[in-house]
Amino acid sequence: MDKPSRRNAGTPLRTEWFESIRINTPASERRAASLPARRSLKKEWQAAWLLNAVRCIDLTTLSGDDTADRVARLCAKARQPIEADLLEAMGIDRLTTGAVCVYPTMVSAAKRVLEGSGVPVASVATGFPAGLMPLDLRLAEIRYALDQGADEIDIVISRALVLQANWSALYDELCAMREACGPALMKSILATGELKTLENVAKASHVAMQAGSDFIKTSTGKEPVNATLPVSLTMLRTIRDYRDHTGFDVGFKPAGGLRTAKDALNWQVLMLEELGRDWLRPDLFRIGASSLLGDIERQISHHVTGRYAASHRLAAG
Ligand SMILES: O=C[C@H](O)COP(=O)(O)O
Repeated sequence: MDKPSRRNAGTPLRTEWFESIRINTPASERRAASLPARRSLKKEWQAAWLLNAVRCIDLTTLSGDDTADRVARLCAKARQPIEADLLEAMGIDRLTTGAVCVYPTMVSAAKRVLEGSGVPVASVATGFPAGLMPLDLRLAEIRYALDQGADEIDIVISRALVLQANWSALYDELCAMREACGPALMKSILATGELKTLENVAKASHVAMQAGSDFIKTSTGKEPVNATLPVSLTMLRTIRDYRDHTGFDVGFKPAGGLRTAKDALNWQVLMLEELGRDWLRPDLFRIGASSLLGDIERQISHHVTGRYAASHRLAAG
């Protein structure tokens, strides 16, 4: 059983923790590029790693043409993401995704289908995806999503405040959002594809954590560049720094463009190597994805059928 982590209480704004950060971008890119070749996940354990990815997915639909029916189908998939016979073949009783993630007006439809499942409903809010709305309206949207029953809120930051290095305004905005979220988890989307440099990514990550974010999340899925491994590496190292300063564990959510089982494995290897095994669980790691599950399911099925065929050959031989 995973031990739940202590919720991040935040800190006063401490710009001295990040002002002098310098990031060697070519070195980050080289480190990220070397990941797929690593041997940290043995082949025979890959199905187990893929199952772990499933329990960490925030199964998402964030489309202009979302309907209550589409959300209901997504939630049915969140309750049972992998076919029962495949689970049984691997000796697993029950598996759900980490959460579902929808627009605020879809929260009540999701809650209805997920009742009794233990799967939380995350709602985007604060003027997702661009965040270009007055703060009071953005806070009102958080309250609306909570009234609808959201358990978690994925907020977007004001990118302009990062680009202007206005850290105190960013901190104040995020503190107000965290207060509006109350007991609901707050995941702060940095929209890293719009922050220009890895230094900005690191600084925005620090401010988001100091303001009490429970998770920092890469992207909305709507930027031209979404989750990448070098950006994720930068964010994971700031999570480590923040933990060294405060003792709080903050979660990480890569999102946008993760579509293959290989992506799910690469991101888990990165988590394992940078933060350790403790972070590979849904209260500290989520993968935001609308179309990753299909490939994972195919790969798991391939592993299970392959194993069955191999044991059958052995028995026959
Ligand atoms: O937060 C989740 C993202 O919006 C999902 O992006 P995706 O549709 O590229 O998987």
